[in-house]
Amino acid sequence: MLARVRFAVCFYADLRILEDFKLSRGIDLRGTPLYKPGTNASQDSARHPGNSVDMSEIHHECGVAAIYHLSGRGRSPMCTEDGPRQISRLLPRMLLDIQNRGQLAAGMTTYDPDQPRLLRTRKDVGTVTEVFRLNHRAKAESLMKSLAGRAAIGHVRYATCGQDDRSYAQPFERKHIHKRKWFSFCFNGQLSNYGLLKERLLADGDHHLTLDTDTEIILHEFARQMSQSPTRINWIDVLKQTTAGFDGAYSLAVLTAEGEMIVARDPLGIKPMCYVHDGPLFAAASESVALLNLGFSNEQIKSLPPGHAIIIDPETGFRMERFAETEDPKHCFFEWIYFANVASTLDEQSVYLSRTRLGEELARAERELDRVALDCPDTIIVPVPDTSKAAADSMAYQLSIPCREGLIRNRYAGRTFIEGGTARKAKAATKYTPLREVMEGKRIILVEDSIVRSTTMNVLLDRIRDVGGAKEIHVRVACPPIIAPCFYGIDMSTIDQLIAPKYFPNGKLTDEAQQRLADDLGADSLRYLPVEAIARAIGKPSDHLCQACVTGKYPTVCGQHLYQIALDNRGCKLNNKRTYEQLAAALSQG
Ligand SMILES: O=P(O)(O)OC[C@H]1O[C@H](OP(=O)(O)OP(=O)(O)O)[C@H](O)[C@@H]1O
Ligand SMILES: NC(=O)CC[C@H](N)C(=O)O
Ligand code: SF4
Repeated sequence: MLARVRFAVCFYADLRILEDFKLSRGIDLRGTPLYKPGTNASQDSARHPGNSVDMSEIHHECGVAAIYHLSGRGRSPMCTEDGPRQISRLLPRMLLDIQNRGQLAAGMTTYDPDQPRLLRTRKDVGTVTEVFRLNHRAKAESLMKSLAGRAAIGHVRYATCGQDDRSYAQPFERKHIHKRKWFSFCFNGQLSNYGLLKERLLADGDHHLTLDTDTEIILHEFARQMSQSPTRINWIDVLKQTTAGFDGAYSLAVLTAEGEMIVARDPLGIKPMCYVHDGPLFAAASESVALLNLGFSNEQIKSLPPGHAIIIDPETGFRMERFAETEDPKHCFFEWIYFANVASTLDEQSVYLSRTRLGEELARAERELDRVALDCPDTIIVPVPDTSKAAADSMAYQLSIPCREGLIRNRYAGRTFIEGGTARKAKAATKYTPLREVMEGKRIILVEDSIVRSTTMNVLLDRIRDVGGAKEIHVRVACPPIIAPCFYGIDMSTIDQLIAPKYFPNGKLTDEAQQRLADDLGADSLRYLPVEAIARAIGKPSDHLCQACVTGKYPTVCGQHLYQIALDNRGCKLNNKRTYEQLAAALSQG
């Protein structure tokens, strides 16, 4: 009860801030953009920390894929034997390559001008294999036949907004008797000002929302712009008008019943989007690995510039246009640290090489620290598989210490980060088997790519000692402490679910605080990388990266504002609602 009151007080204080903000800019909270591209708005708890807090789960982001084979321009060698009219057959395979970005739901929409249903959508909860019945040849074949088309868009989802059921699976299709107004779309990201957009949409009394998600808002915003167009839709105009009101991250793909495909990326390029255009074939995906595995070379694959859209028109072919003002990009640094497939290259930077450079940073810091006996045969490096492997290997190489597989990962357990609720804890607990043959009597340097809630560390350290027989464990994290929430498509939008803010309130890395965390987790020592190491390892200027979750400095106005709300609501139990959902709920009540 106390928490609820505190929340309400905090909340209305925040609404006043929002109101002040609105007045200071002379804009209408219910009607107008809060977003200005490129704006940096800043101008058992002791032993197992994190276990005692009722935390909502952390999920990671979705993946988008698209493919189009234009007619009358020859035949791409990438076609299957079924030919260009069934190029849609390649889409499930592309989605499989980016399954790492979401395993809650999958779906695709295809376009065939010769079918009465010009657009056809299949989507459901489940993995790509489950939704498209890939392990049942006859069922998969019949599905692929029924979905045949020369263009297709697809999605793998993990929720950052709304619920987990089928109705939230993407793509979202909007049927209409006017061909030009019939379309389907999917996106990766999160609109931070979702609550404000929802209020604005409902304010005219004409609209009704059936779901609690930013995806439905985008669908309606597109539809609203289209309703004003008596002739063929100009999608660049639609994007200009709609995204002017968006604050957040969005990489999206649209397919229309007139056979147009639109692929767009937010003005800050927070979310990745890669594409390839080769003769009659166009393909795009959140990550390059999906295009690489179609058979394209790294040289052919490009990143879509922020604020730009590619339009594929059945008559005129391929064109790229800018739809929003762009300043310096703010790519999510966490893609290179954890999310992206290690085989991908995003915005010209290889994920694998970035992770190896993180390992070099760890090695340099280890030498300076001089805490662990590096030249002793008992010292070995062990990665927490899989993501930290590249960093652990290169750290070991730099220090001339063996890197050993002390933890065997169950290959049938997915990434636990995208498991929800109690399932995640249970899955993390059974995912790793410590190998006594490797670790007994050893001093272990345990390399982890990131510590977010500490679920993994909490289940691992005791087992490495008890089952593995390690004599010392020194945790080394190839990332700075995650001290602030994400409002751009990573499902960690409250502060209480994070472990680091309790130890490093302003992100300041003191020896004392790192040792306190090590003691609480049950490690002999623990070290993070400093924030400056990130830009060096990724090979981008620091101000071209979003690093808000390690600095508290958000690249958008609404992001910064939500951070303040999250700070004010620290310690309040908020029914596991995400911060932007709290704001949406409060706005709709008031
Ligand atoms: O502190 P936490 O909340 O536990 O989050 C961080 C952990 O989650 C991820 O593992 P995951 O099992 O998702 O992925 P991986 O097997 O691909 O490395 C990541 O690699 C860390 O191990
Ligand atoms: N992670 C994502 O990109 C999710 C997209 C959208 N916000 C959803 O929850 O479905
Ligand atoms: S806040 Fe963190 S996780 Fe979210 S987009 Fe920025 S860098 Fe990525």
